[in-house]
Amino acid sequence: MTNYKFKFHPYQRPFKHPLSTSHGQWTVREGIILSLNDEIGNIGWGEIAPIPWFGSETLEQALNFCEQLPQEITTEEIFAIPAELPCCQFGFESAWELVMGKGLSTKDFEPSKQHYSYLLPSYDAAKQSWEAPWNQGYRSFKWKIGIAPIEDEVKIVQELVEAIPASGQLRLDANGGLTKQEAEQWLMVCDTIGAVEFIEQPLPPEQFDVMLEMSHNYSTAIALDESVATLDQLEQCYQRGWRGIFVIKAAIAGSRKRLRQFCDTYPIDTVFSSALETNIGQQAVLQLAAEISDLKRAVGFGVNHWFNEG
Ligand SMILES: O=C(O)CCC(=O)c1ccccc1C(=O)O
Ligand SMILES: [Mg+2]
Repeated sequence: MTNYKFKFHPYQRPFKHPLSTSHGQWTVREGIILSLNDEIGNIGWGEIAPIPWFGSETLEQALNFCEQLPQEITTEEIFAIPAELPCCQFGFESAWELVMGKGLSTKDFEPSKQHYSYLLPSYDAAKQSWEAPWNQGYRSFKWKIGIAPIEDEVKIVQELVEAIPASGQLRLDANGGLTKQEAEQWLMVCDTIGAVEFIEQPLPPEQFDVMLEMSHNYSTAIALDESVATLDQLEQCYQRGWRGIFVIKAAIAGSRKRLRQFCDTYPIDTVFSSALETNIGQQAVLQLAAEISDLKRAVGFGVNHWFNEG
């Protein structure tokens, strides 16, 4: 039985500008980089990138888990990490696949810009910010809603849709911050203007039934994100009848092995999306996304401009 030497380092990565969502402002991304070494010198890197307000473990829980592990661990121990630590499951399995020589360890996987969705800045800064990425080849843009009064936000979306050429598409992410009335208002506006690919997580996860009903009543699609943050939740929403879009933040969802099995079994409509990981986590997600999905929808990884090195 192989033992892998295990090391880990916490990191802190400030955002260039705070990221505003309906949960408030986010200024520093914190996580853990880990490595596994085998006896013959192979190394695999992995990343643990928790977002507790999204439903994952906290950084502290992940650190406690890493600190109590022995310096050497086995494959069995990696696949026995509990589902309550989904980011740890993802980080360890990523590193394990790489040290085992699975996946694209040497040549990074990088789809072209037109397959990425570009995360626009909040508020009306979005209006000045789509053109440069457009000229780089981006065609999908994402903007956060549910932050300012709805009338102001609707006006900005109308202006954006008018400005962006017709081959572009816009995603609107409410992070669960709308009321039912506001969600219906947004869906009506989007049905009228077209050009909006989907509204992401309009209501909080508790209001699954309302979102399920809304998903049948409008032509604009709804994508679940917070509702399907972990694999347990993803499976539950599927069993309860969700056939709209599933945003998959694989770095938070949990076990890569279990996500592969789920996507092999059920032909779901997916958007693979960033949890604002470093390049190590990004490559681990993109490689998995390319393996288990058709990448029909742009991946939500047009986010590197949010960081200074980006
Ligand atoms: O999904 C994307 O396109 C960008 C990433 C993103 O919006 C995001 C990043 C970190 C945490 C939450 C979210 C989110 O989708 O709500
Ligand atoms: Mg989202």
